[in-house]
Amino acid sequence: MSALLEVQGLTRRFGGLTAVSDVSFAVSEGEIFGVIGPNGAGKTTLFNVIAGHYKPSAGTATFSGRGISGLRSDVIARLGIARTFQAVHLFAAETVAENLRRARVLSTSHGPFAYLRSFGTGRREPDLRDVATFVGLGPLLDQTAGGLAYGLQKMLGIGMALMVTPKLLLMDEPAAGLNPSEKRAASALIRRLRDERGISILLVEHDMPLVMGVCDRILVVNQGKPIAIGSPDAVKADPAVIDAYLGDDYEFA
Ligand SMILES: Nc1ncnc2c1ncn2[C@@H]1O[C@H](COP(=O)(O)OP(=O)(O)OP(=O)(O)O)[C@@H](O)[C@H]1O
Repeated sequence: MSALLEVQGLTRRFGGLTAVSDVSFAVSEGEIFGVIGPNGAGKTTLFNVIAGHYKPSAGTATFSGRGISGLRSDVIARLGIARTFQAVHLFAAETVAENLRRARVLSTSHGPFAYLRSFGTGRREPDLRDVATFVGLGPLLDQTAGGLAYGLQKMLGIGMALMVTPKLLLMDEPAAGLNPSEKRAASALIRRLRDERGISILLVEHDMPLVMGVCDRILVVNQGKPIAIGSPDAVKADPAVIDAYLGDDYEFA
């Protein structure tokens, strides 16, 4: 497996606060890679820097061998990195189909030559129905998004990210707010994204059974700094991780 995303010494400061501090890791093609840590550890900021929403204060990110740090978020999206958000971001008054269509238009509508620039990326424009079916919304294309159950709104968020045909998907807490059966569906969907669509995943999540169950490797951050990286079993047994995050009475369900 070759590195799809490589992050080297990535740092992001907000005034006197260092939210992400000298973080390095690589995500291989086909990997499901988790990032965990306590609240405020810098996980979302790390995503925001990789996706181009924030510029790094120091360090680099390389995607498919190309430097991406400092590029605009829409440029990074067109290169093949999409993200989903902790809270659902959708157009509540519009239908599922309209939301998916908007996600596609937004991803290709920056600048007069955006359409032409989408050529040569080697990625085919996805079919709206196909994406809706993949995330379990096939029969609900004409439903208003705001009227969907919360779990289905989160699925729509994933579908919208798929409309840019990503090679890497950054998922910020996909299980937050889901009930146990929706969490099982989310786990299965994450695996299917990789197995059936060949999408590599960078996953931030507090639900430990889900993270430990789906990830190949996990990076643990605390106060912006990396404290461990390895397989779920290695990370679970690491005293520094137990101390900073999991706690002594943590039991893997
Ligand atoms: N735009 C910003 N301006 C100033 N401080 C920020 C900004 N964004 C994040 N921070 C701070 O950076 C630190 C890391 O926040 P971040 O949201 O990245 O943590 P997190 O690990 O994602 O937390 P959670 O698990 O609660 O989502 C926090 O102290 C937060 O207050």
